[in-house]
Amino acid sequence: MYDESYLGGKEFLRVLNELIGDFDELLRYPQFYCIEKIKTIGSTFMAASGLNSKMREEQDDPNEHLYALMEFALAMQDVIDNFNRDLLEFNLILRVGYNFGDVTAAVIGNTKLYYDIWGDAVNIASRMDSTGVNGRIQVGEHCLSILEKRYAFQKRGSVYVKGKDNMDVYLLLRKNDECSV
Ligand SMILES: Nc1ncnc2c1ncn2[C@@H]1O[C@H](COP(=O)(O)OP(=O)(O)OP(=O)(O)O)[C@@H](O)[C@H]1O
Repeated sequence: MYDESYLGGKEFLRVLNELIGDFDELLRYPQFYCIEKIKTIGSTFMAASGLNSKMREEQDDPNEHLYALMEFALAMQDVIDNFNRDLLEFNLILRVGYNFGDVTAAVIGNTKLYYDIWGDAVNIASRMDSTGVNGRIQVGEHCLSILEKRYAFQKRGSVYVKGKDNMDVYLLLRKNDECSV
């Protein structure tokens, strides 16, 4: 990207803040109501979808929140593309790790409350990101059973995931034709 310590880190913070602000804005769109921003970790934006079981029950398709999360990742990519187009000196790169599964969600702490999510599914999502490919969205094989209905993937191979040994992983190629508008 560029030097994070330039101008004592101020410039990095300004750009990151603008970018995260744009990602936050996306969450106001009705199609992303099921998505929660959990937190930012360094320059990582962590979001989860379908945490509200009542909202999930009201969906036409029980997996709609999983598709919404993939759409959110694609919308984030558009934000990055626009950013790079508008500010020619930048060439920001987004790397996305995607996963789904059961999570434990809770507010933790007594006086300093903090909402977070935990579980194997969260760890794997994090690993899909950390072992991922710049500019691409990486998912584990088990995600295909649901996502392939709307998206096409290319097999990347197998990556070592701590606690899981090797996992077969796939990179998003495109949306399936019948779903593209
Ligand atoms: N709620 C969360 N918020 C932020 N990061 C998370 C969360 N849950 C899991 N992770 C991240 O997912 C990754 C995988 O977790 P895992 O339990 O497999 O390994 P770990 O022993 O914590 O690994 P590490 O050596 O990377 O700290 C970790 O880097 C962890 O920080």
